Amino acid sequence: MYAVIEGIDTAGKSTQLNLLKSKYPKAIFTKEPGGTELGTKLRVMALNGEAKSKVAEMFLFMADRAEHIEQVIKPNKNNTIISDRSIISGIAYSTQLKIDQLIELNLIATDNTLPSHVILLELTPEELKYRLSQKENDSIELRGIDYLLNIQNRMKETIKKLNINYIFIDASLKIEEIEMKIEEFMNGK
Ligand SMILES: Nc1ncnc2c1ncn2[C@@H]1O[C@H](COP(=O)(O)OP(=O)(O)O)[C@@H](O)[C@H]1O
Ligand SMILES: Cc1cn([C@H]2C[C@H](O)[C@@H](COP(=O)(O)OP(=O)(O)O)O2)c(=O)[nH]c1=O
Repeated sequence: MYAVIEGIDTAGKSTQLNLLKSKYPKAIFTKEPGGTELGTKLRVMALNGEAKSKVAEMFLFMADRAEHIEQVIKPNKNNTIISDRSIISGIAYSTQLKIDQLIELNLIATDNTLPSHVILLELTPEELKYRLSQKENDSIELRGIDYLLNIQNRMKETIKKLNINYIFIDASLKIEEIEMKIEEFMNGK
């Protein structure tokens, strides 16, 4: 199983991943960007806003993704892999290009490997506003609420277009309710 937790910033991905870690002690927990040695360097460059060109920034994330697939996902294809973000974020956050074009590019990066389970935590505008007000924001999060809601829509569109097995969960539910829905989905219920 290659399961991924997706959602815009503050959707609750880390919270749920921490719970999954105790439930799946043998699973491989990984993330994009930054799941490999090269990826940790690319992550710093991408998140510090070092690239002046949006296209350059996209390729930093895509280089991270290619390395991650090769080094982490493919060698563990017979294990349970649970990843914080994936190709879905890659496509959704690259707002300068069309989704269909991005699917082609990203499938090159992943050598056509796709997640088997996508869990999308979906925020309402009100909840997003509240959660962003509670934290210090990095350069991507500082782009604002409308920007992030557009990304969230692009995530949903991408998931549907890729025709992957998915669940959309209301991120404003209680932490334990979300946890239960994720467990049911991963167990195929
Ligand atoms: N279901 C929830 N209800 C209310 N607050 C939540 C919920 N899940 C997470 N949070 C809070 O929202 C903030 C962002 O959560 P986090 O797990 O760090 O999100 P992400 O990893 O997606 O950025 C944290 O302060 C966290 O405690
Ligand atoms: C995977 C990916 C993430 N991102 C963005 C989403 C996030 O704002 C940021 C890094 O995600 P994340 O690791 O979730 O950041 P944090 O742990 O600080 O919450 O990079 C892209 O712009 N493109 C991508 O391809």
